[in-house]
Amino acid sequence: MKKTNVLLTGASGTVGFEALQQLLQKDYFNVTAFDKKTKLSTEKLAPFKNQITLIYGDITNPKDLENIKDVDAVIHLAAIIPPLADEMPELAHNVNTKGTQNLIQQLEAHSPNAFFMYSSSISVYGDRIENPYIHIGDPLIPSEGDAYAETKIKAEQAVQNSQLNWTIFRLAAIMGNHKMSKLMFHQPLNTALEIATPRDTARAFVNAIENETAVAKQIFNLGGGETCRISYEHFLERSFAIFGLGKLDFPEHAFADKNFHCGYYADGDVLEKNLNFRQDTLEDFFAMEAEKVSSIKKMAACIFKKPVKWYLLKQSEPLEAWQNNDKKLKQHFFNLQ
Ligand SMILES: O=c1ccn([C@@H]2O[C@H](COP(=O)(O)OP(=O)(O)O[C@H]3O[C@H](CO)[C@H](O)[C@H](O)[C@H]3O)[C@@H](O)[C@H]2O)c(=O)[nH]1
Repeated sequence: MKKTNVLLTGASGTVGFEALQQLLQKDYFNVTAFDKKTKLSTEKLAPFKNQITLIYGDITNPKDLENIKDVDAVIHLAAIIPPLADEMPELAHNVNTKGTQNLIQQLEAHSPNAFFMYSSSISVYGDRIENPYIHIGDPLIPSEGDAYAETKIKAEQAVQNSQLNWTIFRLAAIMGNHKMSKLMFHQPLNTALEIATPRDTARAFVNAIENETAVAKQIFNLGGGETCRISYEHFLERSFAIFGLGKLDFPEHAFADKNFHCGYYADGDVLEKNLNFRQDTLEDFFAMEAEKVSSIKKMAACIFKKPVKWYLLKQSEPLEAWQNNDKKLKQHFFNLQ
């Protein structure tokens, strides 16, 4: 039987690395991994170099894509994600939108029958604090200044306009190896949060390869479902306890009131029915997080929790805006009277 040639972009990323390992568990896939050459990607992908075709390159440069040929299915995950996407919107546009267009062009020319699976994001729906139950047909209104969401919307359009067969998954909050950053304070504490673990997310893409007809030419919300829902405040409380950081005792105005994203996917079960990708619950996620924290690390965090929290709080842009009475930024982050 002819093997399916799968191209995986962003193979060393949080979702990509899970997808790579899952693809390699099946013997009917020939995997080509495309990624940017960095210290991290080289380290993570080196152990697989005998099992895959490895292409290092920059997706913004069409020349780097020239060796991509005879592909049957594509899992396209290479992207610049927040917070970098917000700090460097032009780079995000080049990689996320133009890079996706470049890849589509290469595939249209050399793999016109390829099935293109695109990873979009829940950020395209914008602020859903008032109305947290999200459906696929809801309007796409990114939050003010959310360059990342804009790049994902444009890339979605490029995918839909392509000559290829395609599917688009709008990923919920993917909780994985992402570092804590200033984004932590951009998200209002009363945000309705539905997570999906990287391995469940990757499984959806991998299972979609064999279920092309069921998901082709459609857009889906991809989340962990009811067992993966929690408020952001409770999520942080649980995470702080796991890391030994004690209570979530940040001052008023540390967290924004608005202009972020996330919510519950009211129609997320549709994708699950098609692809049967969910295995993890929130409890599994927290158990995995707890396993990552050694008792020594937890003890150190416990001893130094005050300076650690002080350091985190220093990164709160909402609090900074409030303290500086920066009218524009206050307006951006808070519901003012
Ligand atoms: O110019 C670039 C920038 C990044 N990458 C690669 O893209 C991947 C991005 O991985 P991250 O861990 O940063 O991203 P995530 O796996 O968390 O992101 C996934 O989920 C996001 C939504 O939550 C987006 O949909 C994104 O496309 C999808 O890969 C990495 O392999 C990175 O090397 C490139 O190939 N070229």
